[in-house]
Amino acid sequence: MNSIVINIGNTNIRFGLFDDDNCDISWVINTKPYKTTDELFVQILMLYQTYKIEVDKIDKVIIGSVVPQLTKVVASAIKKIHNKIPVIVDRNTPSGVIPKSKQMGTDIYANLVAAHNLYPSQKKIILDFGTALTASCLDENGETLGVIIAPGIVTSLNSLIQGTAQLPEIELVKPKSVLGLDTISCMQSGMVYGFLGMVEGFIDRINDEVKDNCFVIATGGVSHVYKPLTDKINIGDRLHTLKGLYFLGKDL
Ligand SMILES: Nc1ncnc2c1ncn2[C@@H]1O[C@H](COP(=O)(O)OP(=O)(O)O)[C@@H](O)[C@H]1O
Ligand SMILES: CC(C)(COP(=O)(O)O)[C@@H](O)C(=O)NCCC(=O)O
Ligand SMILES: [K+]
Repeated sequence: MNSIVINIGNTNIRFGLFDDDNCDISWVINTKPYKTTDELFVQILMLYQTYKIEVDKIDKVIIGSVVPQLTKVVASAIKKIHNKIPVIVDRNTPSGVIPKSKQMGTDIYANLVAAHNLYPSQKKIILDFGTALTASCLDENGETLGVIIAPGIVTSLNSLIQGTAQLPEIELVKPKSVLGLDTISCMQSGMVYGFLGMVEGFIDRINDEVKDNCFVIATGGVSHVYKPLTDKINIGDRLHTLKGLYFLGKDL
């Protein structure tokens, strides 16, 4: 079975082509500025051409969103292209994971679902380095233990740049040393080691609270910058959230 899975985030809309449980191809478009159904229709079709997606070979389209304003617009564009109604999944979609908390973004729920399916029989933490930086934790039975929501790394950096007269845009890379002697290195240290400390602190505090040593998965935007800098993250997978949405929608 071939499925297209779509994750509508606050910064990016990620698409994945799944051949049964495997995601072979994935691509991303910007969330902003918000587009109309017609604009998305054209943009999605062009990307299908680029990635040689044949519309009549797609059996199902699954959508998860944390941007309610866009959910219907994307669904309408998909309906126009595929002549099929897409499956929209959210925290009310049944799975082996009990969402437990009364509010939960679809991407956080999908992160829990993917972890439950892919890494069974241990407690897990999923870190999502997106517009927001989130950490979520579940146990070996699929019970949600809790979630942390913090400002995303690029979100914080942009706010720092906008709020200051003399701080420039920087590339988010590890500086040569923790102590910098020029503005760019100083900022890189703050962004890289500051958030690395936050992430490592989350992991340690969660492990203390749940009295276990959780398996840690990192996904989302800038996870590739932080994964190599710590041995507290066991695995990096930029497709993790899409996989969760796929598990939620594949049998609907
Ligand atoms: N390949 C990349 N390299 C560097 N930064 C990236 C990359 N992809 C995304 N980002 C940054 O990560 C953030 C978005 O991450 P993403 O997980 O797509 O967010 P969301 O799910 O909130 O839309 C943005 O700040 C963006 O600038
Ligand atoms: C926390 C989030 C903003 C993260 O969104 P993202 O960074 O992936 O765009 C999103 O999951 C959301 O809007 N959640 C609703 C509130 C909650 O999860 O409790
Ligand atoms: K995300």
